Amino acid sequence: MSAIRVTDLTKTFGRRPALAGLSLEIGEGEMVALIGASGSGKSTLMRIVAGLELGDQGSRVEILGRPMQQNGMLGSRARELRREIGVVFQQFNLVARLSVMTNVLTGLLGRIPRWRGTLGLFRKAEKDLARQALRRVGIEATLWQRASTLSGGQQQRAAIARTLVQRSRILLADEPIASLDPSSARRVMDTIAEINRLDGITAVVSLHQVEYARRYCRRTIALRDGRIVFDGPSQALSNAFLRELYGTASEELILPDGPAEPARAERPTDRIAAPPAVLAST
Ligand SMILES: Nc1ncnc2c1ncn2[C@@H]1O[C@H](COP(=O)(O)OP(=O)(O)OP(=O)(O)O)[C@@H](O)[C@H]1O
Repeated sequence: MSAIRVTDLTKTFGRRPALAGLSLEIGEGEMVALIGASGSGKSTLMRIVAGLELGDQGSRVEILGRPMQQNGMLGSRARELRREIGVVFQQFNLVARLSVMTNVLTGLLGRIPRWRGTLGLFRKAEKDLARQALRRVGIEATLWQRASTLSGGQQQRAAIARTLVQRSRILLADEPIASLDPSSARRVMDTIAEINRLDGITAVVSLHQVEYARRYCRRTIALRDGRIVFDGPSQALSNAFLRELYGTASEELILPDGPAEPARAERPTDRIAAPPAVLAST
């Protein structure tokens, strides 16, 4: 079954199409990079897939085989489906004044009675779950710290821990490493890759720099002006090919000191078969 199926997705803000008739399918357990220059539509696509925004008439989004939205309206089971999707944004979206523990426990809010969530009445088993999730992402020691005292990379990992507590089957990470230094960025990508590999959680990660896509994701979907211009093995994305796809805008996708050609992927145990390359006409 596909985790995400998007068909003829169009989204227009005012007169300008942010997404222009885009279709894609992502299988359960895949880890896919979404790349594209600024304004190419990555965040809009992520928000629509997460059910946080509506596509236009004629668009359809299915999550785990069930309709999340169609023709600009949410499906009847959208609320339930949203629970299956954990979202991590560039700007961490933690509540700064609350403890890391409480932030992670908010991942349970869709799954427990509203009154308990509102009053912050979490059970011991739930707190144990949050602690376990923080251990998984390597920051258990920060449990009782205020979220605002964490580094950017730690905050991002706390946001990932929250999606683990939520028990979502799909993780959408929208530029999760854009504000981080290279070593924190690697740690966050390692964490996402690990939960993808060990828990089978489908991960879609939007990235500004193709180097991380080559390194962590077998498959990359590249957007330009709201259309898919490449969908295939990340290893095919050499710098020369990126220049072909994006022209001068390719500069923002290439690390200045990165290699010109893709290095071998670092994930020897990746069990997801690479999809066939599809080059859309540009
Ligand atoms: N709420 C909105 N209102 C109006 N226009 C919007 C809105 N959200 C996005 N857009 C426009 O849609 C297009 C795609 O934006 P989007 O944020 O999805 O791109 P992106 O690839 O995520 O860019 P970046 O890498 O800079 O975050 C842009 O032209 C943007 O200005």
